[in-house]
Amino acid sequence: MQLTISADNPLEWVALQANLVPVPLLHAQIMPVISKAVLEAADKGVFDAVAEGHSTAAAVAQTCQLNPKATRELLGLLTALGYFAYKNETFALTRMARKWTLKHEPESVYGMMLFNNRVVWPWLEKLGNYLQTGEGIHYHDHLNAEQWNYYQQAMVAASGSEAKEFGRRAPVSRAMKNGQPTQMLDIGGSHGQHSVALCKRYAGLSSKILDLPAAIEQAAPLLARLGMGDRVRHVPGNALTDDFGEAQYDFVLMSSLAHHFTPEQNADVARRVAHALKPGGIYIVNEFIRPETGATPELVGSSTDLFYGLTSTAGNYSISEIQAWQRDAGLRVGKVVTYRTLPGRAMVVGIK
Ligand SMILES: C[S@@+](CC[C@H](N)C(=O)[O-])C[C@H]1O[C@@H](n2cnc3c(N)ncnc32)[C@H](O)[C@@H]1O
Repeated sequence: MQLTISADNPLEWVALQANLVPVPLLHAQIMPVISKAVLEAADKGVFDAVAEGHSTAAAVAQTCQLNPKATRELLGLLTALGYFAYKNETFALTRMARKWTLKHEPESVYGMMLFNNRVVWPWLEKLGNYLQTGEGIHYHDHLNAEQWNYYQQAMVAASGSEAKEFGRRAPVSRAMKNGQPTQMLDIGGSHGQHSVALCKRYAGLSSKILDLPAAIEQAAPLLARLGMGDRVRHVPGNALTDDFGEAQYDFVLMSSLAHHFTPEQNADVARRVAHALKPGGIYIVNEFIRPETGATPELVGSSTDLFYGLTSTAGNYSISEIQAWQRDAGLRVGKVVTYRTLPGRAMVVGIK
C-alpha cells in the first residue's frame, strides 16, 4: 500500500511522467492541511454530527458550534478526501468514514485522531530541532495524566484491527508441542488487546501486562472493558530494569515498544525475556519494520521511523536487527509473520 499522487486522466499521467507536476508543492502545501483538517474534524465532532443526521453545512456548524463558512470549506475538503458523499446540499458519511472515524464504532481510530490533534501536533514543531541534534523528546518522561489518557486511548484505536489479526496468526502453536500455552507476558501491553485476542484463542492462557504505572492508571478501565477478569491483568513495572523471572512464560510479546528503545536496551530486554521463557517458549517483537538498507523504502515504515526518532530518539529496526537481539539472547529465529491488513508491520519470532 502506498499514499501516492496519481493521475485522474491520461493528460495528467503524461504531466506526471514528464515531471511537470510540482510534487513537493503538493506535499508541502496540501498534505499538512489535509492532516490537520481530518484531526480537527474528528476533534470538533464533525463526523459524529453528520452520522447523527445533521447533514447540511449549516446544521453541522450549529451542532458543533463552528463558523458556517469555515465548516463549508472543511466539509468540501473532507468530501474530496472520500469521507463524505455530497448531493443536493447534503453530506452523508461514506462507508470508510462510518467505520473508522466515529467515536463509538468498535474499530474507529477516533482515539488516535484526538491524541494526534491535542498532544502530538505540537511535537511536530520540534522536528527541525531533532534533525539538528538527533535528540528526541522522550515523551514517556513528561506526559501529564490527561495526555497519558489520550495516549492510551490512541493505542486502543491504533491496534484494534491489528489485534484481531495478531490473535489469529501469532505463531504460538509452533512451539507448543507439549500442549497449550498457559502463561504470557505482554511487555508495554497497555490496553491489553493483543493479550485478550490470544487468550480468546487459547482457553488455558493467562497474561500479565507489564507497563509503566502512569500508563496503567489510564489503561486499567480500557482493559476492564474487554471483560477478561483475572486472566489478563496489569502489573506495574519498567521493561528497562525489571527482572522478568526464570522459565515462567510460554509466550512473551513486546508490541510497539522496541521502537522507543535503543539497540542496546532491546538486546538487554531480549536477554531477560530469554531467561524468563520456558523451553520451547516464544518471544514475538511486533513492530513497524525499517526496510533493510538498499531495499525500496516503504511509506509507513519510513515515516514511523522518523516519528519515533523525534519522539523517543530511537526508531524502527529492520528484521535482521531484531533477529540479532533474539539470537544473541540464545533464541532460535522463527518465521517472520507480516500483517495482511497493515503495511510495514511484522511479528519477528524468536524460539527458546
Ligand atoms: C506505543 S505503546 C504500544 C501499546 C501496545 N503494546 C500496542 O501494541 O498497541 C507503548 C507502550 O509501552 C509502554 N512503555 C513505554 N516505556 C516503557 C517501559 N520502560 N516499560 C514498560 N512499558 C513501557 C507505554 O506506556 C505504552 O503503553
